[in-house]
Amino acid sequence: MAVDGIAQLPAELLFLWHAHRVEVLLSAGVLFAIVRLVVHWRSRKAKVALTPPLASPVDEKSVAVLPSATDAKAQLAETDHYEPSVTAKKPTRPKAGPKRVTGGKKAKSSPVRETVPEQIQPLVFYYSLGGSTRAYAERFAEELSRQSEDSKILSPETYDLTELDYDDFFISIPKPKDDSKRTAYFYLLLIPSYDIDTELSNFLTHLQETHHDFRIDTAPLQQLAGYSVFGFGDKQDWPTEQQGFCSQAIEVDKWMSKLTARKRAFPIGLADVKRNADASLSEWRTGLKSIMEDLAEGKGLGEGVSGSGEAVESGDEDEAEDEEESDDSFTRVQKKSAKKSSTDDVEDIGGKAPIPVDFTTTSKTAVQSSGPKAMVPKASPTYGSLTKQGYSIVGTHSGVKICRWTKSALRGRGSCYKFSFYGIASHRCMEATPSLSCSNKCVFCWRHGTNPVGTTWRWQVDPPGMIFEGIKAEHYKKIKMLRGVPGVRSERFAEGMRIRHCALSLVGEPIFYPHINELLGMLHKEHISSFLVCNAQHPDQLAALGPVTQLYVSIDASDKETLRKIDRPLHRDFWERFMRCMDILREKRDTHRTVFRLTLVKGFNIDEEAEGYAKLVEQAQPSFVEVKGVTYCGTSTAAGAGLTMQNVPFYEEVSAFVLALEAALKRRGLDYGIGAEHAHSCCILLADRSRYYLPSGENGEMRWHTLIDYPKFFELVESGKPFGPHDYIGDATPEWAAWGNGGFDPRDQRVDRKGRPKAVE
Ligand SMILES: Cc1cc2nc3c(=O)[nH]c(=O)nc-3n(C[C@H](O)[C@H](O)[C@H](O)COP(=O)(O)O)c2cc1C
Ligand code: SF4
Repeated sequence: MAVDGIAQLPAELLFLWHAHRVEVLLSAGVLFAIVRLVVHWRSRKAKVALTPPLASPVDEKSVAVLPSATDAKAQLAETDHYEPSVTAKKPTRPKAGPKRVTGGKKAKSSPVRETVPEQIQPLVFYYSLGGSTRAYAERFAEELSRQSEDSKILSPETYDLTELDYDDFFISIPKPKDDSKRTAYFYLLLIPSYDIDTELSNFLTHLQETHHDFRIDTAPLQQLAGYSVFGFGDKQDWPTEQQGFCSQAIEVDKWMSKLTARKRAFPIGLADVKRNADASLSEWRTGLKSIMEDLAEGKGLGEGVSGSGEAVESGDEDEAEDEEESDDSFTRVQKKSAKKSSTDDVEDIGGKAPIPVDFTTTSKTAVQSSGPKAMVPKASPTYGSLTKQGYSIVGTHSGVKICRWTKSALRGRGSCYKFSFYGIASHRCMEATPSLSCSNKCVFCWRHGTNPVGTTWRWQVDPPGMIFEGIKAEHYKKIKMLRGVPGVRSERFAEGMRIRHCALSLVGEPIFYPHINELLGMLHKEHISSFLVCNAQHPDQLAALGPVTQLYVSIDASDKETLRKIDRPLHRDFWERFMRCMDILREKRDTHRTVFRLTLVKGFNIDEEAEGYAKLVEQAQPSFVEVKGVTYCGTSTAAGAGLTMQNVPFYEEVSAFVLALEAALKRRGLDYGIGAEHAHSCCILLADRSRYYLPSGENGEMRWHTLIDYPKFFELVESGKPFGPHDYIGDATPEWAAWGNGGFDPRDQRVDRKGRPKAVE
């Protein structure tokens, strides 16, 4: 039976095929199609996944999905290219690479909370190829450590930059070893310079890259208490900074300023290893120690002086500087009027300081109550306005302000014309006034609406001792605040901390102050020279004036009508007062070094006026005539008086006027000649040839002698005997200040908008 069944199977299968072949063929076809479709779809997906994005040749690297945004940033720091991936993986430690980065980029606006440190830990970093900087650094650390005994300044730790992992100190700040006290680090970097490739070049690249690295904060070292750089260089082969002197130290200082968000605690020190390195380094160390002590006492670093220019960074700073130091007064005026700056130095306008707001209108209570009141009460708008402009008000009627030339000189960018003419270094000069009030309202005054006016002293009188101590303290405070300003030189900063000159000309009328002679006596006692500027409206006070190193009278016109138009005096008898002052000046010819200060306003007091001025010179016979082009302030008062930028003379016009005046004086038999010039501030000096053109040096060559012998002046004052201006004439005027040479000290550096050296014309 079984054999029969098997024999029938093919026939049955054949029967089944014939009965269902259509269904079978259809099912097979559908199944085949499904399989093909699945295979096709799967192969396409695999292809897409393997194709890298166009133009993005990245490493195939699996990246972990991180649990939080912070972790994601940490991951960002570890990979060059962060993209979220579906492949979950445990985060891995960063591989050892050229640069390890920790921490994410913080928002610029996030303020860093400053805590007052309990102690300061100085870290001394140095680089040395030849070994000399190493020796300096070790000695420096030893001395600092000795100086810091029993103080809140810890013994310094010293590090050789070549043995450091930069990342440990220059991407983030290390954790203090002793956490029990709030310890703040203070970085001190002693850097030589090499114009060849050394490890120092790598260090600089590291600092630069860290600042520019988009993954980290641009200022990751801002938690430092402060930093300062000291450079060693060789002036013999690299004589100036432009020629490479200490170039790498200057670079380090620049990047450190950026990385610390301007925590430069003390100006960069630069020393010539062949000349003054030890002395400069020890001066730098002394300055630093005092700053660290201030920091440990919670006094902070200071933020720059308001009104004296922002403590802006290199790059930006030059632009700001250029705004102020443009070449000719005309450009300066244009820029200033566009900025509507009200913070300029009154020196720019010839020392006149008039004022349209009467003090009595600013405080009702002062008028109502009995007894003399404060000239500038703290609550008055006048006080607010002056302090906003950068003045420090001392007592009730005195003021002091840092002059822009002081800042310029601290940075080695030139002093004002008084350096070229009389040897006054601007960084050692204090600009102050014992009377913020004035009796004129000159059209070109920058202070419109900011200081009180009056014809008589009707206010409370502060004692001279209080004024003297107050102005000095405020001046020093402001100088100290400039120590972090980019480019400030440590040796000039140290010199700036000893006032040598005082210009009593800031704003207001200094001679108005009833105790002016006592105040002058105090200045001289401390060997501070005095330059006093008055407006020729107070003859009695002028007549009673005691010794002054140099006495100025502002001469803004040569006839009554022009004087009324320009100075807009409050006194009705202003011309009589003016004339009396001319006679008093003549009487003082042999006791005081007197100066006429002429401020030229084109269209007002230049044209055809040389003769008129010559007449006044003949009457008063001053030692010198300083001629300066006006700087236009762009106020509505000035505009109301018909003053526009067209009234600002060019230097050539000022020069032409001076030559005309010289000729007019000659015609009157007066022998005045051009003793010096300072083209940069549009100022030329005429001097009495009979008194100041003298034989000089061993060969007795005739030279101008406009400089002042300051030590001799103090000696004469202290002798108590009568003396005259001829007794303290100084050395010959420097050649670079002579007529035709421009008057810019070649040892200083003029810079352009970008901080590049600028040729001195
Ligand atoms: C090859 C070489 C290049 C130098 N380049 C500069 C330079 O560009 N600017 C500079 O002020 N001094 C330069 N110097 C002087 C050194 O900065 C100076 O001698 C310094 O004290 C060296 O310090 P060190 O002995 O610690 O390496 C250079 C010295 C050498 C030997
Ligand atoms: S004399 Fe002194 S106050 Fe006057 S501009 Fe020069 S530095 Fe400034």
